[in-house]
Amino acid sequence: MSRRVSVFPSPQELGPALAQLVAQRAAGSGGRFSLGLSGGSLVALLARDLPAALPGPGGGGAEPWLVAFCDERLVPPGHPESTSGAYEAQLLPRLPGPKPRVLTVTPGLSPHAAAADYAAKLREAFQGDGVPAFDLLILGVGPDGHTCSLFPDHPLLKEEEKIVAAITDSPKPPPERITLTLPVLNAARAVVFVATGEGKAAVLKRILEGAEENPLPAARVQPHAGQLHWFLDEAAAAELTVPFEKHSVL
Ligand SMILES: O=C1O[C@H](COP(=O)(O)O)[C@@H](O)[C@H](O)[C@H]1O
Repeated sequence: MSRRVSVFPSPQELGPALAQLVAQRAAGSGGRFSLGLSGGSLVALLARDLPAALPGPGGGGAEPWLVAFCDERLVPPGHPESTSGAYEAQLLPRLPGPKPRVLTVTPGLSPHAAAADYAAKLREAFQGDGVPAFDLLILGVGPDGHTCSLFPDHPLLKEEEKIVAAITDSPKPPPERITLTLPVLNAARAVVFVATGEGKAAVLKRILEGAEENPLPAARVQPHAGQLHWFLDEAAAAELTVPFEKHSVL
């Protein structure tokens, strides 16, 4: 696994660079492009910068894309906390050209049924993969080191069989969620973490420089055969002493 850390002055420079990376990966996939999206602050970043980075309607847009969600908060349709709802409101209608295939979580199911149902959708979409291998996963990280809905010290960190798991005691509301598991995160061809703001600085030092006995969830993401790329702004990178690539212009 190769790891890169790129640091941008602010989210204003980071967003277009992230969008370029997504567009390049999609163009280079040579066919279907499978993309896993996280929620939280990432939604607005992608909504602002991704549409302009993609070829216009004549260029095929995002048609050959398969979009799935790295985690989903189990809330009623239309609820502001819904990750797919946020993407449907902010990003998906703004993508140029034909729309991608989007795998959403079936509403109204119990957490365990929703996880099993979403796992079945992924298995159908990734036939032939023992574990679904996404072309690109874009992950966030919380100030506690969580990623997707995998939280520090939670038993789900030990999950080895399921590709999607339910959580009913998320320490960050809402409590009921489903999440991709570490085997899926580590089977991806490429993983990009995005973290901005001073509130992430301390945890990023632990994740990127610590060698902890019980690593934080985000530190456990180390794609077996893929690339790992961290996109940070200067505020989030403030405590790092490891070498990183500093980007100053768009
Ligand atoms: O709850 C969640 O938090 C993480 C991090 O979100 P951020 O707003 O701090 O960037 C996010 O990646 C995850 O998808 C979400 O469910």
